[in-house]
Order: sequence, then C-alpha cells, then structure tokens
Amino acid sequence: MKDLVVSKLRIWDSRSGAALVEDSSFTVKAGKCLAIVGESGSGKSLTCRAIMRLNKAGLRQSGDIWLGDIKLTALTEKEIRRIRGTKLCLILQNGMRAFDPSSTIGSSVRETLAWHYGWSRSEMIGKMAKAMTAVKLDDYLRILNSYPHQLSGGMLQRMMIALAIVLEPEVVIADEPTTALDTVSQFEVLQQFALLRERLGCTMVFVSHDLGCVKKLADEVLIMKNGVIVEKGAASDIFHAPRHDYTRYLVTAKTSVNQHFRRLMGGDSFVFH
Ligand SMILES: Nc1ncnc2c1ncn2[C@@H]1O[C@H](COP(=O)(O)OP(=O)(O)OP(=O)(O)O)[C@@H](O)[C@H]1O
Repeated sequence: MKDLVVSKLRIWDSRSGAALVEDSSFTVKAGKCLAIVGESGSGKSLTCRAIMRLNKAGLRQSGDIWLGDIKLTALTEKEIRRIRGTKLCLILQNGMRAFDPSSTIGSSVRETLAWHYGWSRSEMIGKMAKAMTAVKLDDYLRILNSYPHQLSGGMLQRMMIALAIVLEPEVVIADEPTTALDTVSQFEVLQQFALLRERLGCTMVFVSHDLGCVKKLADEVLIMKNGVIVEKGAASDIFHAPRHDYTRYLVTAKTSVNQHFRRLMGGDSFVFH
C-alpha cells in the first residue's frame, strides 16, 4: 500500500480562465481514510476527478499527484486507464450513472473485469457472487440479470462496492456515495464502506456533506471552500477543536441540527453520532 500525495493541484476553466481549485496539497497515508467536506461547488468532485484524471476536456489542471512512486499526472491515457479499476476505483453518488443503462448489470461488470483481468465467465461470476453476498446482495443471479433502472439506489451503490471488492484497488475514491439515498440505505451503505476498508485495507478518499458519515469513517478531514482548502487535520481535532471559522460553522450547524432532532424525537437513540 502506498501514500496518495496531491501537490499544488490547481484546476481552472480553460475558456474563462476561472480558477476552480487553487493550490491544493494533501497526503492520504496508506490505509487511511480522508474525508473531503465543503459546501456545494467548493471543488470536492473536481479534486476527486483530478486524481482519477477524469475531469472534462474544458478543464485544465497543474500540479502533481503521486500514488507511491507512480506519478499519476505523468501517465499516458493508456497507462492511466489500466490503473483505474486495478489501483484506483471511483464510486459515484449516483449508481444509475455508473452502469450502462442499456446493458444488464452482469454484462457491465463482465466488461469491466474482462478489461482488467483475463478471468473466464464462471470465474467472474464466482468472484462477483462472493462479493455480492458480502455486501448483502443475496439474490446475485437476479441482480446480475437486471438493468440498472430495475434496482434501487442503495442496491446500485452496494453493487459498486462489490465490484471494488473484486477489483481490490489500492485507493477507493467515493464521491458523495450516500447523498442520493434514503436514511436507512445511507446507514447500510456506510457500513459497507467501513467493511470494505477493513477487508481491503485500502486507502480511501470520501467526499460527503454529512458530518455524521465523516465522523464514522474518516481518520483525517479536509475542509474546502471556494476551491481552497481552509483546514485539514485529524478527524478528532476537526470535530473537537476546529480552527477555522468555516469549520466551526459546519460543526456547530451539525450539532444544532442534532440537538433540534433530539428534542423532537425525545431522546438520543435516533441521532447518528
Ligand atoms: N466542466 C466544468 N466546467 C466549468 N466549471 C466547472 C466544471 N465542472 C465543475 N465546475 C465548477 O467548478 C466548481 C467546483 O465544482 P465541484 O463539482 O468540484 O464542486 P463540489 O464541491 O463537488 O460540489 P457538490 O457538492 O455540489 O458536488 C463549481 O463552481 C462548478 O460549477
């Protein structure tokens, strides 16, 4: 396992020249989970996509990104494509957009796995069945034969986690993977992320608006505002001794929402700490 190092990342719109992410530097130690938190439009997704080298053509980026001794920003398109999936895996907010809507889940998965590994069809199904059982997708044949629109958002997210289990990447980047889900599915998917980390020992970058999720998963937290990192540090410090006004605002806002909810529900048991 290797550290993921982002050094002086800058992203801008090549047409307008507008800076979207400015001088962003951070390290995710091997096996640790970094949460990126910030309001809408603060540059969280662009940062994740820059690591994957998946930002749109109209955007430019400078700065270096390393995974151990591999300089991701210097790889050719062919080389980075090999690394996506095997070493880096991106899990998106909307499972519907991750799978081809005109193919069954099984054929999308087979295509991804065949691209990376020379497994036979039965080997692939065997591995996926095991991984799907691990994320509580029990009726695996029915699910593999379904189209994305026939599955719920929570099932599609768990399907992506199952795929990550099979691909065993070194780094999992999850861009708001629970935002589009109802509260029960959010809780279940979050549990699966915790298990994924335990199982693979992978490094994780987890983008979330939800400080409850962040508290559950993250070792380190990075707070972004208007394309700039305003604070970074150990999760416990961010929650208990935030230094920046904006971080204090986020933490206080969460605490007051929780207190309000607690008063409404008449106790602690419903609050997601
Ligand atoms: N392809 C693009 N071309 C131009 N500007 C873009 C492009 N993609 C994103 N942006 C802009 O870059 C800024 C950061 O976007 P980004 O998607 O990283 O925000 P975010 O923090 O992930 O927000 P959210 O929580 O809403 O997903 C926003 O102002 C957005 O409008």
